[in-house]
Amino acid sequence: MEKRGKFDYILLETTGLADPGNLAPLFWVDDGLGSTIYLDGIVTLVDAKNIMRCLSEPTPSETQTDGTEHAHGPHLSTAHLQISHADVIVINKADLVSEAELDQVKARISSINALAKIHVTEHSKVPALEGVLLDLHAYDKVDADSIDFASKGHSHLDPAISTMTLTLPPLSPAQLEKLDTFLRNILWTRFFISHPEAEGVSVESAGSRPEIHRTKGRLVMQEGGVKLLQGVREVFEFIDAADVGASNDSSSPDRANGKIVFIGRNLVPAALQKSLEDAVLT
Ligand SMILES: Nc1nc2c(ncn2[C@@H]2O[C@H](COP(=O)(O)OP(=O)(O)OP(=O)(O)O)[C@@H](O)[C@H]2O)c(=O)[nH]1
Repeated sequence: MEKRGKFDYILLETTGLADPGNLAPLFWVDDGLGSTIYLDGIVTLVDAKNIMRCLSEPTPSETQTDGTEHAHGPHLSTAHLQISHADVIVINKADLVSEAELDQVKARISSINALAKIHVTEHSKVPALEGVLLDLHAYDKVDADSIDFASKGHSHLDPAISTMTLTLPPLSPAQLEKLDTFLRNILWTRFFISHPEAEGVSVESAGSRPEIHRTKGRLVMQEGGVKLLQGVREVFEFIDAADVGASNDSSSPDRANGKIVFIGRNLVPAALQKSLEDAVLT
């Protein structure tokens, strides 16, 4: 890329087969590295007419070489991967489906990714570029409203991927360290979480480990202040809310405790919550 001056934006259009989870960590670089390129956000364009069918097509890796599908776990399609990593989802071709079908599409997409902002369009006409498709700052800000929205409890319409929220009381610095270790364990080594009493389901007995695609959180500190948590696949960081000009306001009851939102596969909320509390609060 030999060009004098700077680019305003680089728009990378991946093919229909791309998994953004492989690309995002490469571009989401540390400020300390002084890179002039940063990842602004991932936009996924969904075709309202075809998305339900796409969500039922397994990715090539889900299908074994003999053509049979993996024995356990619901199918994960490329569409699931593209929706689960998205910061913005544009549902296009809305004119080609009925209102009821559109509602079903929206509900299914929100059940996979409750953090993403959804725009419904015809001929992909969005109201503006700034703030809708560009200048999203999806990786350097954590919007408390979107965390609150994601934690409101959405239906689990999609068997393959879901959004779930964990809560934590205000943390001491030592507990934040423990949370860091917990996240490294779950995101890097994907340890089994096995609490058979939790919801009567053991993740281990299901033969599957949690696979987390996206992590966002807002953590309230005992000594005051708020830490924000950002993650994509195994890469994550804590950011001081004050450093990014985000609200530190924890006065509303909804924001008095910390919240961590995970989007991923094989997530058993009660088991994860217990495991988090055992790791951080004891
Ligand atoms: N009715 C209707 N047609 C649309 C809309 N958006 C795009 N089209 C038409 O759909 C046809 C295919 O366009 P797209 O689906 O955008 O094709 P594409 O994204 O370039 O194709 P792929 O990259 O292969 O997915 C074209 O004739 C478009 O004019 C829409 O909102 N409503």
